Amino acid sequence: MPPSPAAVEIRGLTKTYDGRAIVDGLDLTARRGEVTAVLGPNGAGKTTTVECCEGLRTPDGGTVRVLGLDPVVDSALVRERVGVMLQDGGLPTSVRALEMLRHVSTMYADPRDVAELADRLGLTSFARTTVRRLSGGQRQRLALATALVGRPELVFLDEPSAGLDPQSRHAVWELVRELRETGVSIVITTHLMDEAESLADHVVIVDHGRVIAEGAPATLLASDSSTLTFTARPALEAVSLAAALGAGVEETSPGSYTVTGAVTPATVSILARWCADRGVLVHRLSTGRRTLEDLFLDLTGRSLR
Ligand SMILES: Nc1ncnc2c1ncn2[C@@H]1O[C@H](COP(=O)(O)OP(=O)(O)OP(=O)(O)O)[C@@H](O)[C@H]1O
Repeated sequence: MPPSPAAVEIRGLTKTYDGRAIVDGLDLTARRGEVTAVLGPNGAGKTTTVECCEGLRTPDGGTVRVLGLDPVVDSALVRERVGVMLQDGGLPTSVRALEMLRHVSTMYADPRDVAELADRLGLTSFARTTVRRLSGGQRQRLALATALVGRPELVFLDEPSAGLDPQSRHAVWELVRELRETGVSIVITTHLMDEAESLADHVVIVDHGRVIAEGAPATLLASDSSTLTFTARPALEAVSLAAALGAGVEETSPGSYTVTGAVTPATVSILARWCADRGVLVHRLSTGRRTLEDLFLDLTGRSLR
């Protein structure tokens, strides 16, 4: 593959465990200076893909380039320039929080100011607590700080907001936005659709080890931007209602309905008339912008993985 101007360039990546293709010919480009969010159901292959980029797993097939480097062959160079926050923190447990951050900072030529970073992520109040005794959210924040302390050009954040309280989540989002403004490339895996929608320049949806949709959040949602949901008595004749509306109708749980397709002012009026003609009282009706979560569920289905 020729040298890549992208932060991350993956072509035809495959990774198989126990004869099962976990990553199955995946192509992904994360552009420099952008936030790329990788979404997908549990077990879709996100962490496996990201760990191939971090040099923590070796691909079975395909190519991976990170800042133009091969993460397996050029692992030392990649480590210098790339920050990694792992899903399980990956931190030693017997060291004190700030001591660890200080220690990691000494491995880099031009580290960030440890005290300032600790303050930004609210680490100061438990600076002397050992990692083992930190709460899940505190450990997450420390893991993020260790990923950022070396001023990386590219950062991989695997579910950075998982288990964080709203205050910490906002602090993390602020930091990610600030990094992006200074030209850092960021690849984030997340299950929080609002996180992806508000932070990402580019969203990549992965399922069964392949990319099934990608684009800027606004572009992904532009083609079909309204949604209508309502509640009424259970077991309405969805087929008849769908025919009247000229749209899809799904009873997502007993008495809760979602209308899929173009939602116009006429849709609301036809729905109200259809219900009135059958003596059905609509309890709650709402129209709104289609969210990334709606799109995600449409693409990946509602069954549990
Ligand atoms: N070392 C391994 N040996 C065997 N199976 C593995 C190994 N690593 C991952 N898997 C399997 O690969 C699949 C994908 O895992 P992966 O962690 O990449 O998914 P994910 O998309 O990150 O999921 P989640 O959203 O739950 O974090 C899972 O079914 C997992 O059990």
